[in-house]
Amino acid sequence: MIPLCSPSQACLPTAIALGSFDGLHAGHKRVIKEITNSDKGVPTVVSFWPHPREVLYGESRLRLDLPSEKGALLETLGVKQLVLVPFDHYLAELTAEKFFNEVLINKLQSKRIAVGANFRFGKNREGDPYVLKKLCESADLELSIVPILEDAQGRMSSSRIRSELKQGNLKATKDLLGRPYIFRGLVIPGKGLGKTIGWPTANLQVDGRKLLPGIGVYAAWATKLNGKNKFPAVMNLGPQPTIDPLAPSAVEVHLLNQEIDLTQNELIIEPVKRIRSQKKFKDLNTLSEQIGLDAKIAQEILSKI
Ligand SMILES: Cc1cc2nc3c(=O)[nH]c(=O)nc-3n(C[C@H](O)[C@H](O)[C@H](O)COP(=O)(O)O)c2cc1C
Ligand SMILES: Nc1ncnc2c1ncn2[C@@H]1O[C@H](COP(=O)(O)OP(=O)(O)O)[C@@H](O)[C@H]1O
Repeated sequence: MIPLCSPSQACLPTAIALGSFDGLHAGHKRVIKEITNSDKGVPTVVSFWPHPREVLYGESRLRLDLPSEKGALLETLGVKQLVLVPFDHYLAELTAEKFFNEVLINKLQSKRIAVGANFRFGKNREGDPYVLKKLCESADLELSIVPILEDAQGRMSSSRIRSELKQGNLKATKDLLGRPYIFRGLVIPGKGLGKTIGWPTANLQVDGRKLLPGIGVYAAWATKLNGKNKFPAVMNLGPQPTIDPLAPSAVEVHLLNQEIDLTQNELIIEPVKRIRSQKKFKDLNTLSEQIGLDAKIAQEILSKI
C-alpha cells in the first residue's frame, strides 16, 4: 500500500498530479499518467483534505472513495505516494503564487506538475492553468495540462458519477468509474427483529464520509474483509418505515441462503441493481413476504452476472 502522508513527510523531489481525483475515473487517469511516465521525481498525487468547500462553506462533502481506499487504487496506476495537504483558513488565504512557491516548490520540491484543464487553485480560485503555466515557466518546471475527457453523454466528472450513484444507477456508476462501486462497513447490532421475521440482517456501520447510493432496496454482493467468497445478498439502504418510521436510515444486508454469525465482521458491499423503494407495510408478515420476493429478484439478478 502506498504511503498517505502530509507534505513534510513526502519523499522528494516529486512529480505531482494535483486535484481531488474523487472516483478516479478515466479523465483522472489521464492526468495521473502524465506523472507516472516521467523520471522527474516521485510520482505523487496531491489533494486537499478536507475538501476546500467543506472548510470555506461548511458543505459536507461525501466521497466516492475515501483516502484509505484511494491508496490502493493509485498504487495500481504507478503512483508512489498520496500527499494530503491540510486545507485550513491559512491555506485558503494563500495567493496562487504563494501556494505554488510555499507548497509545491519549497515543501514538495516538485519538478513536474500535471493538472486537468479545469483545475483552479489559490485564494478565491484565482490560479488557473494559464497562471500555473507562467509560474512553471519561471521556476523551470515541466507542466502538463490535460484536456477534459468527454463521452457521448458529456464531460467525465466526479459529480456526474455522484449523481448516477445517488439515483441508484449502479451500472452507469460502474461504467464511469471503470470498476464496481463498493463500500465497507462493520457489522453492528440492530434491533434484533430481523431473525424474528425470517430475514436476519447484518447492520452496517459505514464511514460517514463515504457517499452511498440513493435509498432503496438493492441486489448486492457481500464479501468479508480479506475473504474469498462473494455472497449474493439483498440490501435495505434507507428507512424501516414499518417498524420505526422515525429511526435514521439503516444499511443492512441479508446474505441469501446463509446462516452465519457476522457480528464484528467487516463486510465489503458491492450494490449491483436497485430493486424498489421502501414501503410501509400493514404488518410484519406482509413485510416478510415482500423481503422474500426481493430475495428472489436479487438472486435472479446476481445469477446472471
Ligand atoms: C431486503 C429488505 C427490504 C426491506 N424493505 C423494507 C421496507 O420496504 N419497509 C420497511 O419498513 N422495512 C424494510 N426492511 C427493513 C426491515 O424492517 C428490517 O430489516 C427488520 O425490521 C430488521 O431490523 P433490525 O435488523 O434492525 O432488527 C427491509 C429489509 C430488507 C433486508
Ligand atoms: N443470512 C444472514 N444474513 C445476514 N446476517 C445473518 C445471516 N444469518 C445469520 N445472520 C446473523 O444474524 C444477525 C442479525 O440478526 P437480526 O435478528 O437481524 O439482528 P440485528 O438486529 O442484530 O440485525 C447478524 O449480525 C448475523 O450475525
